Amino acid sequence: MLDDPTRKYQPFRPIRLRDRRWPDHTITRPPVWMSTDLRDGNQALFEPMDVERKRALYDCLVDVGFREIEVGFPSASQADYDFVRHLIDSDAIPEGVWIEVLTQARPDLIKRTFEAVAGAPRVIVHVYNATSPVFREVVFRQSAEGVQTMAVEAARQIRGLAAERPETAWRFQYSPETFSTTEPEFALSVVDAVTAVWDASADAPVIINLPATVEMASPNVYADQIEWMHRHLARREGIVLSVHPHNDRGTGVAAAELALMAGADRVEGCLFGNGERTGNVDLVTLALNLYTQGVHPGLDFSRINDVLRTVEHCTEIPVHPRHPYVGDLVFTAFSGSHQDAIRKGFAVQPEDGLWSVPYLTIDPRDLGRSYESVIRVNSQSGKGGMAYLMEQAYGVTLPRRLQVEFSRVVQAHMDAGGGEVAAEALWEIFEREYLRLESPIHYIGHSLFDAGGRQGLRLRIRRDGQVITLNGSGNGPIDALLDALGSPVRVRHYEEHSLSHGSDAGAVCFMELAAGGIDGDVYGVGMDANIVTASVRAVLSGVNRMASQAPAVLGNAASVARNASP
Ligand SMILES: CC(=O)SCCNC(=O)CCNC(=O)[C@H](O)C(C)(C)COP(=O)(O)OP(=O)(O)OC[C@H]1O[C@@H](n2cnc3c(N)ncnc32)[C@H](O)[C@@H]1OP(=O)(O)O
Ligand SMILES: CC(C)C(=O)C(=O)O
Repeated sequence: MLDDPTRKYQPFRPIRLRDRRWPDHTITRPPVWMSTDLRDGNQALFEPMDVERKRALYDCLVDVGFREIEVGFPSASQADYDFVRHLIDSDAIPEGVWIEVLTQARPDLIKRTFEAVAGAPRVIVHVYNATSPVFREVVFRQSAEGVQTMAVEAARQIRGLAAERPETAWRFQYSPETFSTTEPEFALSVVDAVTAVWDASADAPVIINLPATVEMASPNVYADQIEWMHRHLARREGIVLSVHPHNDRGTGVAAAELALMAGADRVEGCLFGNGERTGNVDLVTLALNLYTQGVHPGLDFSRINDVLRTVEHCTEIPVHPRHPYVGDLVFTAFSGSHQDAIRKGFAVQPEDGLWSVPYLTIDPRDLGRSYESVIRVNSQSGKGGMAYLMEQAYGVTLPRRLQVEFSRVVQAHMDAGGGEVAAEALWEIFEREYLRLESPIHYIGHSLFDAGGRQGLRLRIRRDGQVITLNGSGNGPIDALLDALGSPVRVRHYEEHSLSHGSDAGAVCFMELAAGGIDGDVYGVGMDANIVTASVRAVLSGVNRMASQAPAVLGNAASVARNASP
């Protein structure tokens, strides 16, 4: 890079609009949407779409609710011509849908364009020529008047050809390509001349599309340009004012939003921002940005993953995992404090109330996405995320202090080289730590009996390969179990709940235990169809976890010989 970039790059000179009004406006209704996926999107692919892929994307666009779809540049290639014919000949243009076709402002290409759309029910003919100084001087080698004449003559030709074909409903569209780098007065002059030829009026409006063919300035500059045109156009009431932002500076969506605030009525773009170079403006993001402000966009993305799959299949370009609303990771939190807030937000989110889950601008379910991937656990995660996964995937609600204890176990696993821990892996760690820990004491079974008005319990365990039977009595089964074990452990807290899903076991029991020689409390967990068995297992799980630090907790089970069954 240059030490002094001014030697190579000049700042964009913005339009002078001191009394701009757009900053005070908000967008309260959706624009008219025009998808150019099959034209601007298609012309930006390694390999342009074949008829099968174009048709799949076209059907998807119709399903989503687009009513204006630019289906190609039929004078440019036989493939585009054939696709337009395919739509018309196979009667694939539903009521209310307008196909749009692009042509340069050249007589032969305009003629061929009309041949391509013969017999179509509704067509928008879109003609363009570039208007900026560099195009006038370098590409067309024409004066400003010459370039304006090119547009006007094309407009005349289009009007004449359409009049000869009354069986089709026509709309006309003109784009001064490179509008955003054209002097505003000249762009206005060309557009006014074109709309005069087409006799644009409120009863017979035409579309004037003002592209940022290459995004060269910040979005506020584009908004000023659009507002200036909006306020100066001679036949504004006869114009559907359209914008066509590209995304060279990464601000295409912002440019479109500010342009709508500045007076635009219509937006052209592509799904997920496909298109030339860095893409056309992303219509999905724009539409869903509106939705999250309570404005229905008039496009339906309730099955956004299906739309994504179709677009990826047709364009053969993968959509980034962080792409707004649709990327694999955009509803995923790895970091602990985010997970904690999301989990708490979900817990209090009313089914039909205003959406207020922290960190999520939209309810993933509105887009047909699930909550499954919202919280994922790695080394950045805390107890909340793990607890959420255990609850969602296995129906196990961990008590708060167990969350803290278990998160240390999981953290140790990750520090030992683990990356992301999926729900299944988390469960595996949980099982290994709490449920399958059968050493030193291996539980075989127990039975309850009446011990002279107290609860009696007979416990059968295996210890070092020997089966041992221990008897005890108490106020209840746990008391009787501890008596049978002769263990000095104390039960600090005890919780049990039934499992809603994720396991065949009916209940899970969490036993918070304490014992001399052990720093702090230790959890044991038991699961079983029977709630007493679950609690017996929970005590033994905790005792086993404490045994290496404080062998005394094994009580009578510490000595095999004394208690071994015959
Ligand atoms: C910003 C955009 O996305 S605009 C759309 C771009 N899309 C496409 O170009 C689609 C594919 N294009 C094509 O197949 C071809 O370019 C065609 C068929 C349109 C034209 O092909 P050709 O006649 O061979 O010309 P070529 O491809 O070299 O394009 C350059 C010519 O187009 C002219 N041109 C460019 N834009 C326009 C316009 N809007 N109106 C009139 N002429 C134009 C140039 O002045 C140049 O003419 P010249 O050869 O007399 O100097
Ligand atoms: C033809 C026009 C609208 C275009 O695609 C552009 O300027 O990017």
